[in-house]
Amino acid sequence: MSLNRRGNKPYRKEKQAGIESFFFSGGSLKKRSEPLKEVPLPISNANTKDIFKTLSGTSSQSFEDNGDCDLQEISMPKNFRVQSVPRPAAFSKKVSTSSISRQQLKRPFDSIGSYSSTQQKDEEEPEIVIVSKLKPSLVLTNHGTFSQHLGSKPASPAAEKSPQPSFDFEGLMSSVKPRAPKKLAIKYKPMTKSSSSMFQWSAEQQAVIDCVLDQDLNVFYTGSAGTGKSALTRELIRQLRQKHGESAVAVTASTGLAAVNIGGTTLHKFAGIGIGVGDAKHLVGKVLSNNQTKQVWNQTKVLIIDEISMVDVTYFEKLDAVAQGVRKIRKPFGGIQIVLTGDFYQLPPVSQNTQKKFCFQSTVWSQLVQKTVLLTEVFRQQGDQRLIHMLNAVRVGQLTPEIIQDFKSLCRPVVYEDGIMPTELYPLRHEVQRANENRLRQLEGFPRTYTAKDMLKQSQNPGDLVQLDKTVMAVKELVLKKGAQVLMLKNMDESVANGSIGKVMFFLPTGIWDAIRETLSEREMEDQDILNGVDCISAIFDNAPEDVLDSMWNSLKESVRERLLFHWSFSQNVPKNTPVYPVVRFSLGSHTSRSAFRAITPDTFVLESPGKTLAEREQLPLLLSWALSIHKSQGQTLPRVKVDLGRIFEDGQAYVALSRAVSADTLEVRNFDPSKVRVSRLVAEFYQRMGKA
Ligand SMILES: Nc1ncnc2c1ncn2[C@@H]1O[C@H](COP(=O)(O)OP(=O)(O)OP(=O)(O)O)[C@@H](O)[C@H]1O
Repeated sequence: MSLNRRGNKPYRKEKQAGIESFFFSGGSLKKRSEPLKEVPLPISNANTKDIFKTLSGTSSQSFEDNGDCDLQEISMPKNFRVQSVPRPAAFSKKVSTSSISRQQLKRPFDSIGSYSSTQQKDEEEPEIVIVSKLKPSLVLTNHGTFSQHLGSKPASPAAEKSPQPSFDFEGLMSSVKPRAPKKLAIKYKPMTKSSSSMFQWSAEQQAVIDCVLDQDLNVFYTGSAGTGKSALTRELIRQLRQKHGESAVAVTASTGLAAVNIGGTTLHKFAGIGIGVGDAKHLVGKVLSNNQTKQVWNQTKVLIIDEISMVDVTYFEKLDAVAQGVRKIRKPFGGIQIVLTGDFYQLPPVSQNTQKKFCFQSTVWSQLVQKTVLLTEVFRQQGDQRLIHMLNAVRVGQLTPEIIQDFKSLCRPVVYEDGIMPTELYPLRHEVQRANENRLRQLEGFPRTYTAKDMLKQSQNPGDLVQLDKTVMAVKELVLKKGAQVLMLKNMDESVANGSIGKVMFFLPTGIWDAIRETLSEREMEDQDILNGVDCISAIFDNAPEDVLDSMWNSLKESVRERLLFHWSFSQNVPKNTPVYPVVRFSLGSHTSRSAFRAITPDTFVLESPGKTLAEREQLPLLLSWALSIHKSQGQTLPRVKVDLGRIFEDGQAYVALSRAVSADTLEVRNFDPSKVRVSRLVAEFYQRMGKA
């Protein structure tokens, strides 16, 4: 092989199997006007599949170049560096220039560029260029061999400049081990909503913070739906942990869903007494016989209980007895500072006890609670005073003819221009399931089933898997189709968070999706022609017949074909068994037509008890969201909601359902009937006493 003027090896001229097909399967590319210099590159037999493996993230090891190639910088927008290896004249360039997010920066590869020829001569072999995001000096090409330092930390800038020993590309590829989907998933960062900078706390909220943090009181704070109880709880957790340390603050809620909402565990798991079967003496013995639970009770300085309205009075009294018995301190809850929150006008405990049911009926309550704070400022429906007024009337069961009329006037279809339908709320689980299945069935297209992976972690008890299934929101089997409406269950970034709703647009391997996103701006993604183009690419993964694919492709606008040619061609060579994930278009609110596209990969849902993870579920953090049960909706804010009150059976249920809405414009109410608005007399009296206190 001849050496070029620098004494390095020149480009390899022979064709490599499988490479050209992904450049020349359709459309045409423009010629590059200026001549390009020839530069040296090592040689490899890498084929498309190998490159795809790397691109799709089956490896996240860092790669480094061998310092042997001459890189020409093409463009450098903020946070983004596109470098490419020049090719001989008559080759054109397609390199993405879109800016990238911080999150994407974590991925191993930055951008894809390709050179391709309009004349398909052997020596004008097309080239793919993948630029490392972590290491801007790295360019991986189908012509190139690069060095790899498995598991090594990213090199310092100085190290990047210095030559590295060369490395065999095939060796590199063969050592890339497929990884579990979890590892491929974007790591969702916890939302910072609980951080003090997020909100200007109201005077009422601040009063709670002062009572808990400065005065160390046992506090119960309550208020109607949307008064910021959960937001405030998250802030208290943050500050209490700073004050006492993580392990001294027990964060619990009466239901699994409410616990997830504040990043805690269920009260049952914390307490270590199961559902509380047996008398107090027996339960104390049970805790004392388990070192871990005993330690948890002893190290807890503050116990937070959210959704206190659903804690049964008997259980509450047993908790107090256990705390005193285990800690051997004759004070309410053994001297632990208690922070209780919830709204008794919302869902009550599931209780057999007809005499006494709510924990405020207990003498323990009156001995324990030193300060009650009523939050009155409603944030959820801020800006819709009329709806706040109507909801307050439902909460206390005092409906006037005008209010009834106002609710009846909400019985009309609400049309959303972006096609995302409102979440439907039903009292009964089977109504929910039926509604979701019906909607899914109506969609054309190929159903894709995502089955959760459940694992016992620090537990030997198979019952914990049953508990996991009951507790976490992610379902065991998630069936999706293009067009399915979904609810996001995790906080992903500033735009897409737990509770965001969206629509499944495509199913794609994450690598292909990342490559597409780096080529297209947010605005371009809103363009229907572009969406048709991406849909065409995704049809490859639906195993659409070739003639169908070709006619779909040819029916696209030429500009779209040019824009997506690389991805289209590349996708055709992707192994058929490559996992695909839904790409969801999330609405950024009902008052804007803007949306955010995200590929959703599996995440982890855990069942915890104090200090340990009992079991884990790996599943896509999505739920079909045309319909939800009212019980599941408690604690959620739903930007668009349709409520069917036909089969309401519980006190507070109508109120919980209606109060998920953020405005009357986005609330549709079916079967409103004043008799469905049920309020517990005991609760009404409790709040009356509170008002007089
Ligand atoms: N001080 C504040 N300023 C602005 N927005 C706030 C404030 N406190 C809470 N919010 C917002 O108000 C909405 C409702 O808050 P949150 O869900 O905490 O209410 P809640 O009282 O727990 O409701 P529910 O009883 O229905 O569970 C959320 O979107 C929350 O982010």
